[in-house]
Amino acid sequence: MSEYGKAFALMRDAAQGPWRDYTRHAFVEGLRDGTLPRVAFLHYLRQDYVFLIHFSRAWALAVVKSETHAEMLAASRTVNGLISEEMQLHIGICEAEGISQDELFATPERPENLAYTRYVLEAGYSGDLLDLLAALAPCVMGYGEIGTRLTAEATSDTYRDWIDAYSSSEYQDACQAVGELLDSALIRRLGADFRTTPRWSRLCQTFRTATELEVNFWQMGLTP
Ligand SMILES: Cc1ncc(CN)c(N)n1
Repeated sequence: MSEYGKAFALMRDAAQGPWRDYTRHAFVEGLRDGTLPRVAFLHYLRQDYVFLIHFSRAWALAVVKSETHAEMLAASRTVNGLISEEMQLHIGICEAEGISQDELFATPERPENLAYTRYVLEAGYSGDLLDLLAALAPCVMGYGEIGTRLTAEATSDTYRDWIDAYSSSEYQDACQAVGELLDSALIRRLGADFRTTPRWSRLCQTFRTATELEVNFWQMGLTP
């Protein structure tokens, strides 16, 4: 079992190929060895800031779709972590490069970005918390895995700030909390044998599609 919970490990194993393409993408390897061009990194970071605005909205929808106080608490903590911590990383790095917060906010959204966030939001609008969490999980836990691996394998300090943010105990704790939320939400709605229910394969398909959209997002990052 992964340290991010049982359901996440099962969903990830069911999406093995795309998961590898996502977590080992050329963009990620460029962060690891420092060869990623700065212009591509800043372009990615600006798009990612816009991504995080819509991703925060999707987590706020998870509060709406919650059925218990514990679920509301876990979802609202994630909203807070995104807005008050993760987005600050983007603001700080861009400010140091002379890109103001207003400019950042006004970044024109690329289609790959729009496709991903609206897919996630739609999963939540038309489904329940499980549909939404299956679409949200690759984003949260994928960067958790990437951050942990790059901390061990980085051969350059060029993107150290970024790597440190996603390997930090705060981000890793958030991944574990989302893993626990996913497990408990599944057990509450589908029972302990959630894997044997008809919904399970559809949830795995949603997770897989979101993972493929992550691959497209990295690819977009390589083409400023
Ligand atoms: C596209 C994307 N995916 C995941 C993360 C990590 N929250 C992110 N910042 N951006």
